Amino acid sequence: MQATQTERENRIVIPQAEQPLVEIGNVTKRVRRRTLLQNVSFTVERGEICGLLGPNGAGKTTLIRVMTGLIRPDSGDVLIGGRSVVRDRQAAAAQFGAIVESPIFFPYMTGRDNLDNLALLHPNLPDRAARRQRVREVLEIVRMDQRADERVKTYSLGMKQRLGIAQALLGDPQLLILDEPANGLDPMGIRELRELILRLKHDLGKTVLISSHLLDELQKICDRIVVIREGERVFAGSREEMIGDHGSLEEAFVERMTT
Ligand SMILES: Nc1ncnc2c1ncn2[C@@H]1O[C@H](COP(=O)(O)OP(=O)(O)OP(=O)(O)O)[C@@H](O)[C@H]1O
Repeated sequence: MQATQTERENRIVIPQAEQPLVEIGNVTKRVRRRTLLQNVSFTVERGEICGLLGPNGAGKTTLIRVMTGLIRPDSGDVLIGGRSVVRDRQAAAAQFGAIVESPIFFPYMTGRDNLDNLALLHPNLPDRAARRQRVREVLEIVRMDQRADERVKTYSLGMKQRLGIAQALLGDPQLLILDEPANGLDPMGIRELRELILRLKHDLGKTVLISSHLLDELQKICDRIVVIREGERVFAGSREEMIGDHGSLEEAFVERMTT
């Protein structure tokens, strides 16, 4: 039997313009008897840069692994662009690109060839010409076009991280999820990363969720802050709300961790 127009429309999840891009609802994750995440909820609006912070072992990577569908929560859900990562991972995955842990590339291949290879995984890049074109675009976005034809083994850590972001951009997702992308970078690398993330927001309208221990950096780029402590969300709000009258994100963070 043919579905009516209304029935067809009802089946399609149409993200509302005002709907947050990321909705994390009561996510709980246990491993054996340990609770790694306990009822974590927060939202991220489109076009925001959201910083995820918390002390070592707080549960940030675990939450990012749940968000990217690498592990399933015991309860709760993550919606990205209205699609459930738990129930409809493929549709949700089309909405985000991620660097979780260090991106892995073949060191003896060039940056461009690595990306060409990874572009094969993207259903929206069906033919070789489309893939090559998109690879050119993402290399330009991350300012790696001049070094794209050199082998990855000759790249600095900062260049590898930028190549990782280029990989995350291949499918032109709305959201980028970056787990500690500044780890191990020198001051120039950190600055280039900061400028890139701000360009992604301002020039391309991307939404970014970034975890980091570099509070000065997060203070410079984030609109929203989420703090996790011992698996629980202890703060979610604007950068200004978080800093309050503490003067800096670092002071505000230390205060929250010690009281
Ligand atoms: N598969 C697992 N089995 C048991 N415990 C785990 C597992 N994965 C993570 N943990 C524990 O869960 C806690 C949270 O880890 P997680 O890596 O999410 O923290 P994090 O906030 O990202 O820390 P860091 O800032 O050090 O990267 C840690 O105590 C970790 O040892």
